[in-house]
Amino acid sequence: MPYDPQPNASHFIDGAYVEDTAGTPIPVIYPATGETIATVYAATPAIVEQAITSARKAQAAWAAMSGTERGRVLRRAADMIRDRNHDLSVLETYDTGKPYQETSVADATSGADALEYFGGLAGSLTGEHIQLGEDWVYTRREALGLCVGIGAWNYPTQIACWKAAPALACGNAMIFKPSETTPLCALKVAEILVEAGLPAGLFNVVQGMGEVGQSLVTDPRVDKVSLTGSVPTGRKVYAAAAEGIKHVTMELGGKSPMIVFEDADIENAISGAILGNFYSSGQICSNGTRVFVHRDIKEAFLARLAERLGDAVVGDPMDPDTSFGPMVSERQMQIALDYVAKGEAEGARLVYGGQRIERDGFYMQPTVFADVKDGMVIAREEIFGPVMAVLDFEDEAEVMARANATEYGLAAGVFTNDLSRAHRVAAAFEAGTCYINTYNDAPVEAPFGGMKNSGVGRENSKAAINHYSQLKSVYVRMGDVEAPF
Ligand SMILES: NC(=O)c1ccc[n+]([C@@H]2O[C@H](COP(=O)([O-])OP(=O)(O)OC[C@H]3O[C@@H](n4cnc5c(N)ncnc54)[C@H](O)[C@@H]3O)[C@@H](O)[C@H]2O)c1
Repeated sequence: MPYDPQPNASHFIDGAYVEDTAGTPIPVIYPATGETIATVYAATPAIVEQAITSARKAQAAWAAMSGTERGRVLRRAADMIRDRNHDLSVLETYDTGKPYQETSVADATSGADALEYFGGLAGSLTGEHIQLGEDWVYTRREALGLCVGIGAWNYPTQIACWKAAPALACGNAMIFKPSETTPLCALKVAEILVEAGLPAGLFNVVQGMGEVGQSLVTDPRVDKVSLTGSVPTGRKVYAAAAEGIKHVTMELGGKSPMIVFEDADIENAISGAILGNFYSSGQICSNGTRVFVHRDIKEAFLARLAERLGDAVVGDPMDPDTSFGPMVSERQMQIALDYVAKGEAEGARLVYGGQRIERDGFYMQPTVFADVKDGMVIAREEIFGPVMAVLDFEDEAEVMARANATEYGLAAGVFTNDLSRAHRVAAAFEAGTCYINTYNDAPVEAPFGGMKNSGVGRENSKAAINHYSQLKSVYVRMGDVEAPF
């Protein structure tokens, strides 16, 4: 092992590691081998209390600093993350099993982008001046207070940073609860933020399962909840937040369509389909898992796709040559394999993969089904694994109606060389993030989030500022006040 992934303690509160072994032990399992490589303990009520008290205590002074001062801390943290990218990427690989080839370019670096971007924006968060005759109103953009971030397991470093960066830029404190499956990376983010000069208490990390998340969401001292997770969890968390009239951001699941028209560049479309189905072993919320391919090019598409999947390098995720790693857990692998069985039972044609790979750890083959029909379970439900469903279509109106016939609306993609059609299709997609001749790019400058059941609010970009701050209007009268009596 390049280094011991066991953290100093389970939680990071008020600027320091904190332990309480009275909590339920949470083993950290390395997906490539199935070995337990570290143990943390779920937060007890005493730990949650400590996290909330210290965050609330620190927040007012942080909000009172100038945006430029706050931004400087975030930008320093971004630089430190980039300097330590190798170690952070190794840790991300331990946490998730994703190949180092991916984690070294897409995880800590994406977190650093968010800290740099929101660090840069922090100094320019202003209100406006509204003249009303000789009176006027000015608005102040103010922090919400204490925000809770709850993460999924597929991008633990990125999710922690995507939530912390805008929250802190706006003058909030954040308590982050990582997924119990990947508890390690957020602790490092907390450590780095403090080393970069973040005052103690402003970014606390507590571990635990759903109950710990629930206890944070229902606490009256919490002002906002940002969840990245599945739709069923989103429903529960959104409802609990509504009870306390709290602000929310919900980044939830998807079953996104990708449409490949007959005039598309096939190599590019296949690259998009590979990125949108097999990167991170298919464990990406925005994946385009319903790939609609025009009937005229379907067989050519499938044949070339199978050829390219044969080039995937399956192996030790720490080996920089490995391009396809294990799934995050035995459970997640089993869920995906169960969907493969359902696809076969419903009569879809298995054209590639479908099996568990015989080696230690939680590896399954990249899997492609063709002749998938809209009503099949594998075309309707989020699998969150490396299982692509290819469906046929003949014309644009028909495929648009089918592409949008889903409860989800996270992402959608189109491959075509017809300029007008590309924009017409993008406009017609019922999805928060759309792609033309590409798939799954997620730069910090662009808003990211879902329509329909895939979410509420947006992460990244200037749009995230609206979700981590609130406006106050101040009316200023210049003359006398007229009253009826
Ligand atoms: N839209 C996005 O940006 C995005 C990104 C990544 C993953 N996801 C989605 O996340 C899902 C996979 O992640 P997962 O399996 O970790 O999701 P999950 O919904 O099982 O868990 C997400 C988080 O919520 C916590 N949680 C569970 N019940 C809770 C409750 N009642 N109150 C508070 N917190 C609770 C979990 O402990 C975990 O930290 C997929 O559906 C995927 O699409 C969405």
